[in-house]
Amino acid sequence: MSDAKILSVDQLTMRFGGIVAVQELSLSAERRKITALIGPNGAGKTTVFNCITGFYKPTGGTIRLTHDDGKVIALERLNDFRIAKQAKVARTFQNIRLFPGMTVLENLMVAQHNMLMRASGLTFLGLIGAPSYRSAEQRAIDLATDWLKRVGLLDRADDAAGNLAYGDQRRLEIARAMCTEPALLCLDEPAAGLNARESAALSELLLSIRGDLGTSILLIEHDMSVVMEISDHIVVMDHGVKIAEGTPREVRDDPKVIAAYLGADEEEAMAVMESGS
Ligand SMILES: Nc1ncnc2c1ncn2[C@@H]1O[C@H](COP(=O)(O)OP(=O)(O)OP(=O)(O)O)[C@@H](O)[C@H]1O
Repeated sequence: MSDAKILSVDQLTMRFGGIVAVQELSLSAERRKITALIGPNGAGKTTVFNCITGFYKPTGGTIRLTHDDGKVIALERLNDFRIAKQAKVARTFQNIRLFPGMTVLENLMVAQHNMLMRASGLTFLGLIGAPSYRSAEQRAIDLATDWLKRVGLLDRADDAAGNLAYGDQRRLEIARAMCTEPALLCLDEPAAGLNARESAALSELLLSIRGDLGTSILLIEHDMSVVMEISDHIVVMDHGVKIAEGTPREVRDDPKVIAAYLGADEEEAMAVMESGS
């Protein structure tokens, strides 16, 4: 049987000149679970994500991804392109990065570009309309359509992505990441800018991605209603180090966590303490 952990980060350190953004951080994410990484502003969360997804080369430490078949990949040795393609790690960003001038459907087709290029024999089979390419293209359209249904955007398929409401764009980004059929989905503040109704819809979507599809999720989020409701495990960072981890309840009641948030932002501290109570 494959390892219960899909991701193991060990002694990760990231320095920017004199700044130590992450210091000897170890954490793991379990397969088919939602793991949240939380902490006050500047704690080092996005830096950890950037190391996992290959945007930064860590100063030290190891990051191992174990696929279902037991194959282990050393992410710290790969660039972002290979991490997406070989390791099958997909991510979204704090700021929305859709192609605003393309249609909603086209955004989901672009996500499947690598697979379609392979099926097209690097364009030749595509140009002559070979049956193998046509069936790959149909599969890509079916997958995109399935995701548009899941995120409730099927009727907007032909609209420019940039014309969608903010919450719809956030869900489209997640659909786009899911069209790459990732083993690990990394979401950087997916609830940022959402209203309460949209946040609840997001929670439902993430629970269905974990439950129905069995995709492992690593989540950075400041919205404590989302974090406390959907996370199986929470890792708390402050000043580049891990200060606590556990279930939502354990983390919420941990005085170190409350102190870290109180030191940073009173509103956020109240959100942690009040969530789920
Ligand atoms: N490219 C960079 N160059 C220099 N310093 C950086 C760089 N990226 C991050 N840092 C610094 O590393 C520290 C951690 O930043 P990071 O963005 O990882 O925190 P965060 O927990 O994601 O914060 P937030 O919740 O505000 O997004 C901060 O002091 C930040 O200024």
